Amino acid sequence: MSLDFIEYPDREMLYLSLASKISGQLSQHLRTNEGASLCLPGGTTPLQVFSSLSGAELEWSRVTVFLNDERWVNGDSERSNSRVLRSHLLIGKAAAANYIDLYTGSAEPAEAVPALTERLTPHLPISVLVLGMGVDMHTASIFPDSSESLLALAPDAPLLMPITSLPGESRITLTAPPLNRALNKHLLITGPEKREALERAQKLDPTEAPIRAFLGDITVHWAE
Ligand SMILES: O=C(O)[C@H](O)[C@@H](O)[C@H](O)[C@H](O)COP(=O)(O)O
Repeated sequence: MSLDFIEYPDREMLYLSLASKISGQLSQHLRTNEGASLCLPGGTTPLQVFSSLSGAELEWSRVTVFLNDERWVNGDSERSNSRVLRSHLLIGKAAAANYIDLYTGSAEPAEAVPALTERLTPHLPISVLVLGMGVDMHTASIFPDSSESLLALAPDAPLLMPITSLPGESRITLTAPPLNRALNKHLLITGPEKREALERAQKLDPTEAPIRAFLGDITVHWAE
């Protein structure tokens, strides 16, 4: 189990370098495989990585993109992770990618699980995974101290889990096993608070600090 921590001189450098790392790993994968999959975080931190990646010279039509997790809201909502992905990544060259939207429009995320499982399974293992993290040490929609998270962290967890116990909207998340089986894993964090949170997480149990469950063979990309 190894954690590689890269500290960048500034955020701009981080976003550009990570985008170029991701596109390099995807094109490497495409050299010997028919297709590649790219699984990306929601939230606000990755916006510029998405923008920079959208112009990458890649055979995007052979790349399948999906999010780590999604909030159960319409695609035009301010809270939609897909909205950000559509406006920042799936434009320019990357518009040719095959995008699997985790939000299906069904009333509850549980109803979407069987069909989504069928659509995502052919794209596993994930070729390139980027995770984000909150200052509370959650990642994807796996939050500290919740019974749903305990299930999502289990070694035999299903591919997807609805998350309905958080305040606000329901969510859907990929669980720990498929995320951890990714061939290339990255964690994108910025700012001193998240760096401290990551250090704290390394001494805690994954139920208290879910990111802890993902720290094997991962590259952490950080800038102030
Ligand atoms: O839907 C979500 O909320 C995310 O996928 C989540 O896991 C995110 O990566 C972190 O909350 C960090 O979010 P920020 O980048 O906004 O800090």
